[in-house]
Amino acid sequence: MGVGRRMKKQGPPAPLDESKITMLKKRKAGGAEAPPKPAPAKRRRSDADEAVSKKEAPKKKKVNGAASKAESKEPKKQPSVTKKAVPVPMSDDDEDMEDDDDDEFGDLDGISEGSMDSDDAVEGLSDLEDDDSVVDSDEEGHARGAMFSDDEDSDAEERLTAANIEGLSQKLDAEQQEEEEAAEQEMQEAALQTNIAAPDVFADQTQQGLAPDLQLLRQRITDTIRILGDLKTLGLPGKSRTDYIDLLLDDICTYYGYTRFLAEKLFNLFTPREAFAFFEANETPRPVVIRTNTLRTNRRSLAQALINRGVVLEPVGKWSKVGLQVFESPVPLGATPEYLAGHYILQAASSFLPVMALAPQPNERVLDMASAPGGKTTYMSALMRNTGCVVANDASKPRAKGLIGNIHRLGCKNTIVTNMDARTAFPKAMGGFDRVLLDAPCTGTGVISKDPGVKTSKNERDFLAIPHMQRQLLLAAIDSVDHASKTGGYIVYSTCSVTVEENEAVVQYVLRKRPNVKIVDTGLGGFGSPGFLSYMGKTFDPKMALTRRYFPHRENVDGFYVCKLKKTAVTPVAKSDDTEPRSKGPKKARSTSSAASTDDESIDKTPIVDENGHAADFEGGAFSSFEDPEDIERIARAERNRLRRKGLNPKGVLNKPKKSKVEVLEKTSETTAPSQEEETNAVASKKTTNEPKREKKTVVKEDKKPVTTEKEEKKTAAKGKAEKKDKKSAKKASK
Ligand SMILES: C[S@@+](CC[C@H](N)C(=O)[O-])C[C@H]1O[C@@H](n2cnc3c(N)ncnc32)[C@H](O)[C@@H]1O
Repeated sequence: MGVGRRMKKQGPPAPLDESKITMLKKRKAGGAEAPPKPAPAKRRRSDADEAVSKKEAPKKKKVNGAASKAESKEPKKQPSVTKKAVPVPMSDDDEDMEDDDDDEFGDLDGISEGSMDSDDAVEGLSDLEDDDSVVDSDEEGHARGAMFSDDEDSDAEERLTAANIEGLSQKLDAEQQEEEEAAEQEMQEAALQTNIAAPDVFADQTQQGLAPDLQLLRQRITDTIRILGDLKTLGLPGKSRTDYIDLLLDDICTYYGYTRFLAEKLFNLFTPREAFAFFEANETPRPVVIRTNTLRTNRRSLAQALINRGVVLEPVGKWSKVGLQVFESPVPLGATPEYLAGHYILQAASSFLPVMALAPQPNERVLDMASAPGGKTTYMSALMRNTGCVVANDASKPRAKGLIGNIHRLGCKNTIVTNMDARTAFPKAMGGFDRVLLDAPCTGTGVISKDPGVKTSKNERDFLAIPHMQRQLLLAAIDSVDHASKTGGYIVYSTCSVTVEENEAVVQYVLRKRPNVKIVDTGLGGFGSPGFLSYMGKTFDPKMALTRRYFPHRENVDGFYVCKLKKTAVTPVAKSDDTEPRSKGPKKARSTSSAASTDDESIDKTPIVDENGHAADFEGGAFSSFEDPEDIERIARAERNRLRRKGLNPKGVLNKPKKSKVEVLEKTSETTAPSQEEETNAVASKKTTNEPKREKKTVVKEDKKPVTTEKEEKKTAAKGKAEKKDKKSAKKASK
């Protein structure tokens, strides 16, 4: 099923170790690689392809770690190996398994699913694929030497993580630098050989109407990057940096198949050279990784069972006790007896990371706000050894079904599944959690290799509406945590997107709205890169450097972002003019004194001053709320475009008399709740049309005049009172 599909789509990936991370650079330096096809579309392999790949499998095995070891001893003796009994699923409370669990706590396991693919695929959850905001990431890095050594489960190895990752990261940095220097030197030599300062990259721009010659295009991309690296010396007179960047972006769009809008957005995150490496990496799939389900087995037994089936694999690295990188498999990974028995789950390496950062403890109460298809939920459940309680929520019913399937298959018995819009449901329905994971719906710019559709499907509007939803969700996540939790009080925010709007800007926003949280170290060591401290003239909280970014071209994992927050106090009571997440009046989910404190939680819109008193500097501009005139105009423009796309005249629709709008609302209120997408779409239109916020609650009398309900009147009176109160306290304060 899904997994099988995925395996067939790619050959054996290079190991995830250090050498792998420098692979791209080597390629670049070597320059001998055939240019990748532009914007490769997802395609299914034909049966013939599959047959060929199966035939090739044995050859490839010899190259790989675990299997190659086995083969070197007994080449071609697979049959005798397969006589071994397939491991029977262990009971959930098997003590051995729990021992293995221990390993995980200290470790940096690894994968994070920015998106949710791998496992979705395995599960054959095709019905879930309609949600294009979800993405998985794969990953892995690892030291080949450390196969399944006898002391694999030893304490020493358990505790390795942060330190090891840091060491590995430094090593990688050094190697990367070396590679860059070599590449630079090679470029300079190439320039010398051609005996020209630089080619005139503008010369051949006029081949109108002809299909682009990809090889020439690629050459021009590298030439332009080289010129941009030393514009003074290599640039043509009369041509500015902007001219070259313009040309480069055009070429990138043609070569890789991005819209100009997205290419520019991603390009701006890097230097031109690194941007090229990023776009290149998006053309290559990340390694296939599976996570051992320690509720049912341990990694050693699982590896042995799969090796016996001819699967070529090895541990993803010392940072994880549960991850296995699969190089080749003669059987679909989503249909092995081990898979069906819940011994493993296909999970991108990057998707381990948020769970490792959250580090849920046994007996805690944990919320996974956007959890389907459950890669992270089930990992949390395993880390908690099936104790305590994991509330796994997802707004999508079809996706929630897949989530339930995974929870059952993996034997998670401490998990409750809910199907609610987390923006409004938490902490109203439940609050007071020890930890909350928000693996937010996102644009998926970190997982383009899995979903090339992102290259053309994401537009300006998505980058307004999705971050808006992410902000609402993160505020709700914060309000759902018990700051007084003895063991926790943490929130982890993650996305499988690399844009600043969806990551640092969202975190910055909540820091401003919630002075009662602070950024803390993720515990993921030096693995990954620090979050941005500034971007496009905006400055972020200095602690933003503690958040982690992961990139396909740097760590060979899906693009991912992880931020860990600690809640230090109850959220201040909202002011009367609050319009944000409907999270007032949370109900107690359990009757502990600490949970009771959440009763007072609601949205606070007072300007936030952080520990350093920098608040005012952090907010504003493109990353502040949507109340700025600039944003409002952009939203309005997006709305007009949306209507035009639907074939409607924006002027006609937006200027419609209110009366008819009320009628429409009346009608729609009879239908079921809006879909998630509709709600997202509504963000822009609400702002544009300045509809009264509670218009949906109006009723239409026979004369069609909207009349407020009794409830509404009470609320208005309460609002008036609260406003008076605010004014009084403001006066007091000014005195
Ligand atoms: C990135 S995916 C989560 C992947 C999941 N954490 C995992 O590891 O398997 C984002 C999920 O958010 C869900 N979602 C989107 N909007 C939501 C909302 N308002 N409330 C709750 N879930 C939402 C989507 O249905 C999607 O399943």
